[in-house]
Amino acid sequence: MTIEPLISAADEKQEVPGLRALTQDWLGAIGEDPEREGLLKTPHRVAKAWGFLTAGYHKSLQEAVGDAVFEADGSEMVIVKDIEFYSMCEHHMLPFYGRAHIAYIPDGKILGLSKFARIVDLYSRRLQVQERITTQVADAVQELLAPRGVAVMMEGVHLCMAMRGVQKQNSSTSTSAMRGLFKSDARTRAEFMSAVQGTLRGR
Ligand SMILES: Nc1nc2c(ncn2[C@@H]2O[C@H](COP(=O)(O)OP(=O)(O)OP(=O)(O)O)[C@@H](O)[C@H]2O)c(=O)[nH]1
Ligand SMILES: [Zn+2]
Repeated sequence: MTIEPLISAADEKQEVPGLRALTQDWLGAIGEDPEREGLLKTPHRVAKAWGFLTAGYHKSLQEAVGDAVFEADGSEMVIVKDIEFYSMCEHHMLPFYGRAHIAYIPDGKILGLSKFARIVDLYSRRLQVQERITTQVADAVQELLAPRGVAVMMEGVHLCMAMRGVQKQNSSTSTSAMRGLFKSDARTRAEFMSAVQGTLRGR
């Protein structure tokens, strides 16, 4: 079957090549009629949505942060809290989402605050497990700033555990990655943990 182009050139930038045809097959496989009115544009929408949801594959860390690494004095802890993230689990390709908290102790270099959110998006917009995003974010901050320490904590709700499988609606998962002083010094780690404590569900 031929698939007519339904999109403008501007939209095409985001569309995953080949995903329209696969989505049509998918719709057929689950017993749907891809030709019915409500589904006609769905393959296009899905290809575009997945372009966005997996944009992290096509961006480098350098592109995500640009030139926003600055020289600065001071070695006090910086904490950016409650950065929301949305990702897709690599086991079921279902969403998981929540908040990320990032702290670091500078050693001559600081990062533009918005870039922490950009780093979280860079690694979330892929097929992932929460542990790997957490580690990748910590390693990225370490690589960019070579700070005295980095801490990342993520709290996530996994729809593959809620809407199918074990069907646990109220569970959330916390993952953390500690580098430098946050790993070696219990007080530094405790300061971070108390600043970000509380769960997604409990606030
Ligand atoms: N560690 C980790 N596990 C995850 C994450 N997202 C989903 N999972 C788990 O991946 C596992 C895959 O388990 P399998 O037994 O291979 O798959 P399944 O038969 O669909 O498992 P159930 O979900 O228990 O029905 C499940 O336990 C999921 O809860 C994640 O971010 N981190
Ligand atoms: Zn899953």
